[in-house]
Amino acid sequence: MRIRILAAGKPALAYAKSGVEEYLKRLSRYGAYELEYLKAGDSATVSAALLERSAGNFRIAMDERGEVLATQAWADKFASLELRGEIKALSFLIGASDGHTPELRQTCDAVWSLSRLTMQHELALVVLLEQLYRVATLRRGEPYHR
Ligand SMILES: C[S@@+](CC[C@H](N)C(=O)[O-])C[C@H]1O[C@@H](n2cnc3c(N)ncnc32)[C@H](O)[C@@H]1O
Repeated sequence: MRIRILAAGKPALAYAKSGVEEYLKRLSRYGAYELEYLKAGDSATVSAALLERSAGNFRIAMDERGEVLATQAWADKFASLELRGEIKALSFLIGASDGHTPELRQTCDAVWSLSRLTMQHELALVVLLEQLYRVATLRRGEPYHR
């Protein structure tokens, strides 16, 4: 199962650029993780572009209003999605400064939160990548996740 991360706007902040680079490098040992950037813009334009680019995928909107899951629960959800053989790709959708539209949240298959805090979108991208890495190591029984 491919894992796609679709994010509005390339990171401009130095810490986010290096965090993204670091976790993508680590994730490359664990399968097909693809990070794609879309042009940043207003909420309606970005949400429409995110939905268009992720058509046919199992879509997970990343949003502070979503379901807050423990890392083990992420790993369990990944395992059960993989068992449903028809899902070829998961797409995690990160919005721009104004966030997702209500329509995007309703259209997605799931809405997950990284915490109840509202994060700047570049920080949310780094936290998402770190969690994907953590889940990958957990599923392999490696000691990164303790
Ligand atoms: C600055 S936030 C947008 C805040 C905006 N006020 C809203 O209503 O969503 C930009 C993006 O970062 C991501 N994000 C920020 N905090 C998050 C959190 N706690 N959990 C998951 N994603 C988050 C979401 O994808 C969000 O669309």
